[in-house]
Amino acid sequence: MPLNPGLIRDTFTEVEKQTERATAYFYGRLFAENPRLRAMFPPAMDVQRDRLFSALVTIVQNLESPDTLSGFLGHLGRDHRKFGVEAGHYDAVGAALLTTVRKFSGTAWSVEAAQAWSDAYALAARMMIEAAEEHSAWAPPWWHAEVIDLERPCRDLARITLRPNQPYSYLPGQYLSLQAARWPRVWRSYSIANAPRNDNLLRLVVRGVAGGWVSNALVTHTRLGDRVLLGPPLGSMVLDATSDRDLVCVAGGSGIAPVKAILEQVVSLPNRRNVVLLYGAGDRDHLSEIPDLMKLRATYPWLRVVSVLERESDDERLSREAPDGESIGEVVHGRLRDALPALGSLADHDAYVCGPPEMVRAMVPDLRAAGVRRSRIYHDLTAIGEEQSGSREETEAEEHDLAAPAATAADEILDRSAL
Ligand SMILES: NC(=O)C1=CN([C@@H]2O[C@H](COP(=O)(O)OP(=O)(O)OC[C@H]3O[C@@H](n4cnc5c(N)ncnc54)[C@H](O)[C@@H]3O)[C@@H](O)[C@H]2O)C=CC1
Repeated sequence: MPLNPGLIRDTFTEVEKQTERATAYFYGRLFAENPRLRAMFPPAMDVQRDRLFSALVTIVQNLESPDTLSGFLGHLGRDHRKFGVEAGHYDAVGAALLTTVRKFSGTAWSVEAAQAWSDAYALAARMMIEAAEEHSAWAPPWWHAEVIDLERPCRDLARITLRPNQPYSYLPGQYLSLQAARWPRVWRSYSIANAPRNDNLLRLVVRGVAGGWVSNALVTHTRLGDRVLLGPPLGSMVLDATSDRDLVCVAGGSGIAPVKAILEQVVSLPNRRNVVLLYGAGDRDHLSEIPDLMKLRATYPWLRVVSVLERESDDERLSREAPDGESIGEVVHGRLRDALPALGSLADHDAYVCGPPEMVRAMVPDLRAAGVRRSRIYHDLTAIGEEQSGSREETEAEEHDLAAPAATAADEILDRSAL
C-alpha cells in the first residue's frame, strides 16, 4: 500500500509541539479502553512516554527509507516479545494512536491524513508482528540469568557476570535490556563487556546513576545467585570484520563494555590489526576493566592501552596501579580528547567510540580532524537507556554530523523506543 509520508509528517509536526500531553493522552486512552494492558507496563511511565515518542519520531523520519524502517521495526517487534506483546494488542495500540494524533494535530487532520496514518500503522504493525513470529521460532521472548560473579571495584560501579539459562547468541559490541527482580517490568540497557564465550557467560559493567532504579539495584543490592531477566541482543555498533585497517578505540567510563567485547573479537581474528585504546575515567578505581585489558595486552603486544585519568592522584605511584595492584600501563591525565593529538594521523584507522554522549559528540569531530573518515567512525550514541545517559536530545545538525554506518541505523534507538 502506498504511504503518504508528507501527510504523516505534517500532522506529526503538530503533535510534536505537545509531546508530553500527547503521550500522556495516548497511554490514558490506551489503558482506559484496555485496562488489562496496564499490567504490561512499568509502574512509573515517564521513561515509557519518552520511548513511545522516540519510536514514533524514528518511524516518521524513516518513512521513505524502507530498509532502515524495516530494520527498526523488526528489532522493535522482536524486543517487544519480552513484554508479552501479542498480535492482538496491536489493534488496541493503533486505535489509541490514531485518536491521539487526531486530537493533537488540530487543523492539519483530514480524512486523507487519517487514511495515511491508518495505512502506515498497519504496515508498521505487520512488520513488527512478522519479525516477532519469525524470532519466536528460534529464540525465547526473554532469558533468565543468574548472577554468578560480582565485583565492586568502587562504591558506584559493579562488574556482574551472568549465566543465561539458554544459549545467548550476540555479536561483540551489542547490548541487552535487563530487568532486575527488585523492579518488575522496568527494563534498562547494558552493553555486554565480553565477546561470546563457550561457557555462554555475559559480563556487564554497571555504573550506579543518581536516581537510577535498575543501575542502583544492580550496583547496591545485587547478590550472588540473584536472578534477572534479559531481552534479546540489540545494537549495530559491531566490528566491520571485512576491514583490515588499524583501530583507534575511545571508551569513557562504563562505555568500555562494548569496546572491550570488540577488542576481544579483534585479537581473536586471523588478520592482525594494530589497536590503540584510550580508556578514560575520573580516577583509577573506575578503570574497572584494566586488569583484563592488561592481560590481553600481555598476549597481544600490538594492543596499546592508554588510561586517561581526569583526576591526578596525590600519589603518582598509586595512580599507576590498577585496583588489584597490576600496572595500568600508559597514563595520561586530562580528558579523553586531550590524549588524541599524541596519536598522530589516524587516516587509515577505523574508530569505535563509546561513553557519555557529550564525550562521543566531542570525539567525533576530533577523530575526523585526526584523519578518520566519517563513515569509519562507529558509535552507539542512542543505545543505552535514559537511566544511564540522561537526556539524549540532539539537534538535527548534531545528528547529521554524527551520522556513521553503525549509528544511523534506526535500530540503535530501540532501547528508548519500546512502545
Ligand atoms: N553502548 C553504549 O552506547 C554505552 C554507553 N554508555 C554510556 O557511557 C556513559 C558512562 O558513564 P560513566 O561510567 O559514568 O562515565 P564518566 O561520566 O565517569 O566519564 C568517563 C570519562 O569520559 C570522559 N568524559 C565525560 N564527559 C565528557 C565530556 N563532556 N567531554 C569529554 N569527555 C568526557 C571523561 O574523560 C571521563 O573520564 C554513560 O552515559 C552510559 O550511558 C555506557 C555503556 C555502553
